Amino acid sequence: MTQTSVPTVTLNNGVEIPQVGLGVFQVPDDGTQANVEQALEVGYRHVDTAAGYDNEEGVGAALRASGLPREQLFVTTKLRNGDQGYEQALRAFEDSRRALGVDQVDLYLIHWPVPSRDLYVETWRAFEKLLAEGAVRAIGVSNFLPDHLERLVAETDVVPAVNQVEVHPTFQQAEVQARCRALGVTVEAYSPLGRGADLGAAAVVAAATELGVTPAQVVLRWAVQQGRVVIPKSMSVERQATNIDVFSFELSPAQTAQLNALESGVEGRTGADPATASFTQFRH
Ligand SMILES: NC(=O)C1=CN([C@@H]2O[C@H](COP(=O)(O)OP(=O)(O)OC[C@H]3O[C@@H](n4cnc5c(N)ncnc54)[C@H](OP(=O)(O)O)[C@@H]3O)[C@@H](O)[C@H]2O)C=CC1
Ligand SMILES: O=C(O)C(=O)[C@@H](O)[C@H](O)C(=O)CO
Repeated sequence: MTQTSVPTVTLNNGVEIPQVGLGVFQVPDDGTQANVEQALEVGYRHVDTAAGYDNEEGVGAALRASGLPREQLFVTTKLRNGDQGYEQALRAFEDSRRALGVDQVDLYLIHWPVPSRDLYVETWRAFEKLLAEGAVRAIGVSNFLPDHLERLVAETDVVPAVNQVEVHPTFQQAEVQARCRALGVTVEAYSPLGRGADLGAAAVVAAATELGVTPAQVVLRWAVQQGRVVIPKSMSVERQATNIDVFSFELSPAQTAQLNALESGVEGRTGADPATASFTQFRH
């Protein structure tokens, strides 16, 4: 199988992130090493995990087994909701770093804002310390709504490098994306395929036929063409390989407009609402 090389996006602190990464939510820990190793073989250099996915050890084992130089690999992990708070976040980071078996994490994210606990500003102070010490190369957030971002920027020193949020054709979060752009925060799209649900949309299937690619490639191309980082998950090496192969064709303005028109507001959401998601809602 051929290897695809992936361009990078430059974050607001100069760190380069490969524009397509592999997501490993719901990949069982005992299958994670194989899943990530096969992805690295077809060209992935960026893996997105979380303490709450319970598979950081498998990710780390794959990175080591690949024999690839560490500086060619980009690994993101996330703080569990229950570990927010200054001291607890610092302790949890050490657990993640140990599980991954790396000296430095490339990108560390607050997984959810959990506004009901009101700990994300204090937690961010711990993230700033990790950045200043060089334990992480970049820090960011996930599932942050405009109000959460504005408050963080007003009350702390480091503007998040990334906001990892749900974005796909049926759920585009225009307001969140616009606020990120205005603040210099890179948008990283999670569930970029809508967990598979967007792939049967007529506009997606029509563009795939016209371009001679898969529906997933159309949806991922739509995202990267608009400057987003994407992290599709797949258990299949064939799908991993095609999901990363989105840099040799382009959507026309008409095809882009047809995908843009799939926006369905909250009907399109596949995950939780960050405004109300509580830390007890997920084990992470
Ligand atoms: N920060 C956060 O709160 C969140 C972060 N994430 C991150 O984003 C990643 C991706 O999101 P996820 O929710 O997994 O959803 P995705 O949008 O990546 O969709 C994954 C689903 O699509 C299927 N699929 C993958 N490729 C193809 C293809 N080419 N054709 C048809 N079906 C395909 C997969 O099946 P199969 O595996 O069988 O190929 C799986 O069922 C996660 O793994 C995680 O890293 C996700 C949710 C929330
Ligand atoms: O995958 C993640 O990172 C998540 O936080 C979500 O998928 C979350 O667990 C969820 O949406 C549960 O339905």
